Amino acid sequence: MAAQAETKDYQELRFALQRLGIPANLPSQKTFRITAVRGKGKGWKALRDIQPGTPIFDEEVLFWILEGAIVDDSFERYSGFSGLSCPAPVDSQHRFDVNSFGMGKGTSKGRRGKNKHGIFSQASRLNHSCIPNAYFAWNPKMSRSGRLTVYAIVPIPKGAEILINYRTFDSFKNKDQRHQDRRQYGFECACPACQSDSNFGIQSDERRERMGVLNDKIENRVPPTHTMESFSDLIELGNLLQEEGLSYPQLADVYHKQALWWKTELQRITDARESAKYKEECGEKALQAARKELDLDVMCNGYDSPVVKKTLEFVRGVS
Ligand SMILES: C[S@@+](CC[C@H](N)C(=O)[O-])C[C@H]1O[C@@H](n2cnc3c(N)ncnc32)[C@H](O)[C@@H]1O
Repeated sequence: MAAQAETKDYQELRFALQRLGIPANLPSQKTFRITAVRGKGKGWKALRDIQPGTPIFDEEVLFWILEGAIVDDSFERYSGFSGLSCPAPVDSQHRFDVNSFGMGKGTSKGRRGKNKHGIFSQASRLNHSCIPNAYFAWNPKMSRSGRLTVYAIVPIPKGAEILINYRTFDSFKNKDQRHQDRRQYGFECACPACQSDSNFGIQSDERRERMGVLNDKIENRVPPTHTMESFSDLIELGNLLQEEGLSYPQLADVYHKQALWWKTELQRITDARESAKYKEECGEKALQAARKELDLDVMCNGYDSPVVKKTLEFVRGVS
């Protein structure tokens, strides 16, 4: 039974890679360089056009700590750390806080479950955008074992800056709130969503506010209701995310919930006298939405990521 599931997952993954047409491994030629970026210190610039889903770079951790541990001066012995930028107040803890990446849960004895954060000397040179074109994935176990990989999530033209979102969970906040929450980084973001004097910037605030309302409605439905309204909320949220240029992880989450909606719909009508055609349609829609989630997961985390493994199980569950 387990072997059958594995074969099915393998086929699903192969189809996803075919659909996406993305390189599974790092390109042989270097795709970026770290250079001075006006007003931002250093940053990453694309050396060639980069297709979405391309693993741009991967890197081993320089060092990591468990959440809550103190970073004192002794860490300055790592030259890859002491050379990193730090806004005022300049000290080791602050330097760590503004340059570190989440690495999932730690498993050291007695401290199981605490989050790990680490320094990656080159990835720490990535600047922020509220509409990023790249995503970083920490891959603890699989083939790119113990490495952080940076993926292009939209087409990145040659010469463009490669940017990640420092705080994806802030995506439904307006520009003032985002700025406030990011103050430890000590910079004013000037991405299209943060420009108060452009149409896009003004609409962005309205869009994000509406997305926040929809997201709260979707998240806080207790008990979760299954109605046409809950379905149209999910569709509207998906459309707004795309208008805003946000794809990962927010859009993947919406596809996941759309798949669940169709699955619930199928269960709801199982005993009812609905047409066989509608039942088939529900099954197909559930699978389509789950595959869209899978495509985004593969594109942004790599085919060998534990995140993808989980989504493959989900796809199997709805098909
Ligand atoms: C993780 S570091 C990124 C690399 C850094 N620019 C450097 O020179 O090493 C974070 C710091 O980069 C700068 N930064 C990041 N994103 C920025 C942006 N969108 N605009 C201006 N500065 C930014 C801020 O000084 C922030 O504290």
